[in-house]
Amino acid sequence: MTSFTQTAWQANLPLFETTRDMPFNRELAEGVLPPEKFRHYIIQDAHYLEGFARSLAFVAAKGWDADHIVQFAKAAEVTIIVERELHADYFERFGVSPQDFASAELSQVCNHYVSYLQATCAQAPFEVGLAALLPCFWIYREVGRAIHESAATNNSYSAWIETYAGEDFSEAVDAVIATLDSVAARCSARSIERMHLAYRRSAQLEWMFWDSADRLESWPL
Ligand SMILES: Cc1ncc(CN)c(N)n1
Repeated sequence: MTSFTQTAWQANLPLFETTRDMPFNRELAEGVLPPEKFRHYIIQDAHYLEGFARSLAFVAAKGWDADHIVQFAKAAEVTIIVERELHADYFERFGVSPQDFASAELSQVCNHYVSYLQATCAQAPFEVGLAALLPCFWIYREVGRAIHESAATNNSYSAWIETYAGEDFSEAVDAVIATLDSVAARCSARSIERMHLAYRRSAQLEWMFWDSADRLESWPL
């Protein structure tokens, strides 16, 4: 029988391919992404990661056993520590002061994505929250790997690329996939349906997040 994660991946493959091939990611690989677009992205992403880590903490609290609690509480901690370090480095290089960051409002898409993840992880059952979180891990790894394969040398975005194409991140992704499949094997058909919807919504929001940085999205009013 095909696992939940393989079914979800195949069902959303065209969406992933569109995400992987979008101009923002192609230009990032070539090292020609305009700095103002990466600056927009990294500020929004730092805001996003706080909401993502809170969502992981909600899921940790709902874990079915002690191993789940440890896995997702640890993932929340690693997200904050590792990815914050990456952001701090880019903030310095792109001239983002603590005040710039604190005063930057969440973009429409970032606000939507963070609200969606937090609401789902806080209010929906464990397995549905977990399915909503998987694209945040898996799509980043696959986009990171694709970019890594075609990346230009002397690329100013290489620290970002190395983080998401790297072994440590990949191990965390594999662990989430394994947990989700073992959880899905014990879920009802109704839960599996909700999990697929949650996975797809996050996969859509991943595309929208990069797209919003590409458009330097701001609030109309
Ligand atoms: C929007 C987004 N999604 C996922 C990741 C990877 N944790 C990220 N840094 N940013």
